[in-house]
Amino acid sequence: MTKVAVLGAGSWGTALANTMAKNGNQVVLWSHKEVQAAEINDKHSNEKYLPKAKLEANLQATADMAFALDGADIALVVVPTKAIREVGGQLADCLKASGQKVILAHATKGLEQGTHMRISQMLEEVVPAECYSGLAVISGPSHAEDVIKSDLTAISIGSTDVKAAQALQEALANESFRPYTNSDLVGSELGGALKNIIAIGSGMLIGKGYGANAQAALLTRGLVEIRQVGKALGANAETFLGLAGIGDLIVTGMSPNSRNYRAGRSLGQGKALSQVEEEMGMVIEGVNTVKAVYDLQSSLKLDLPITSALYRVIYEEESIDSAIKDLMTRPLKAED
Ligand SMILES: NC(=O)C1=CN([C@@H]2O[C@H](COP(=O)(O)OP(=O)(O)OC[C@H]3O[C@@H](n4cnc5c(N)ncnc54)[C@H](OP(=O)(O)O)[C@@H]3O)[C@@H](O)[C@H]2O)C=CC1
Ligand SMILES: O=C(CO)COP(=O)(O)O
Repeated sequence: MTKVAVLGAGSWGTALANTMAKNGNQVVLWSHKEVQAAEINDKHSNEKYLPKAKLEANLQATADMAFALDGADIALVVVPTKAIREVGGQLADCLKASGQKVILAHATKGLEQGTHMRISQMLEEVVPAECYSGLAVISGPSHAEDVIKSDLTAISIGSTDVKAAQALQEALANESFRPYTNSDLVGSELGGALKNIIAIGSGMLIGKGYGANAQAALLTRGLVEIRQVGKALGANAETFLGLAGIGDLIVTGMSPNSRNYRAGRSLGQGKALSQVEEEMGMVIEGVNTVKAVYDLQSSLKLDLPITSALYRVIYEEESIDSAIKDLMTRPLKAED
C-alpha cells in the first residue's frame, strides 16, 4: 500500500485520488477549501466537480496540506496551471518543515503565461530538489467524468525516473484503469497541454455545423503543429503518436466531456468567451495555452496556422468564418 497526497480537489484531482483509494492505497485529498474537504469526508461526494458520483469511503480529505503530506510516498499536484506556483510553494514549505522526501508528480495540462514554462519546470523552480526523488507527469486520454464511472481508460506516465513512474503506475492500475510508463517527460507534458488548443478548434467546427471531415482534418493538421512545437521544445516526436499525443487529442477533440471542446462548441454557436468561461465553472486550459504557443512560435521559427487562427479568434475578435476561410485558402502545398 502506498500513501499518496493529492493536492487539488477539482474534477481530475478527485477522480485520480478516488481511483487510488479504490485500489486500497492510503489517499488524502487536499482542498484549499474546508467546506469541500468536509463534503468529501462526510458525504463522500464532490457535487460541484463530479455531480452524482459516490466517492470511496476510505478517501480522506483535508484542508491542511501538512496533514495530507504526513508520511506520503507520493505528492500528486492537480490544480490548474495558474495555481501551480502557489500550490507548489505551499508544498515546498511543508516538505522543508517536515524534512520529508516524496515522489513528486502532477497531472496538470498547460503552459505558464509569460514564461511559457511546462508544469514540471515550474515545480522544479519552487520545490527544492532535496524534497523529492523523481518527477513524473500523468498524461493521456482521461476525462474525470469517465474515470469516476470506471469506464475503461489507458493513460501514460512520463518521467525520466523509472522508479517514480512505476510507483505511480502501481498505485493507479486496476481492471479499468491501465497506466503505461514513458521516459519522455517533456513530450508527455506538451502533448497534454497542446491538444487543448486543437480541441477548442474542433468544438468550434461542430458548433458551426461542420461535420466529421472537417473535424478529422483539423485534428490531423493540429497534430502536425503539436509535433512541430514538441520537437522544437525537446520532446521525442514518437510520443505524439502515443496516448499523451494522438490519444489525448482524440478524446479531448471529440468528447463532450472535454471542457476545451465544449468551450469551442459554445464559441462556434456564437457565445462570448466571458459567458462560456462563466458557465463552465471549471478550468479551460486551452484558452491560455493558445496564447503561450502563439507567443512562442516566432522564437521557435515555426509557422502554426491553426494555432494562429485560433489565437486571432479568441484574442483579436476575428470571426470563426474568416479564420476558417483563411486556413482553407492558404497557398497549396505538400502534406508534411
Ligand atoms: N478534468 C479532467 O478530466 C482532466 C483535467 N486535467 C487537467 O488537470 C488540471 C486540473 O483540472 P480540473 O481538475 O479539471 O480543474 P477543475 O476546474 O475541475 O478544478 C480545479 C481545482 O483546483 C482548485 N484550485 C484553483 N486554484 C487553486 C489554488 N490557488 N489553490 C488550491 N486549489 C486551487 C479549485 O478550487 P476551487 O473550487 O476553489 O476553484 C478546484 O478544486 C488542468 O490542468 C486540466 O487540464 C487533465 C486530465 C483530465
Ligand atoms: O485532458 C483531458 C482529457 O484527457 C481533459 O480535457 P478538458 O480539460 O478539455 O476536459
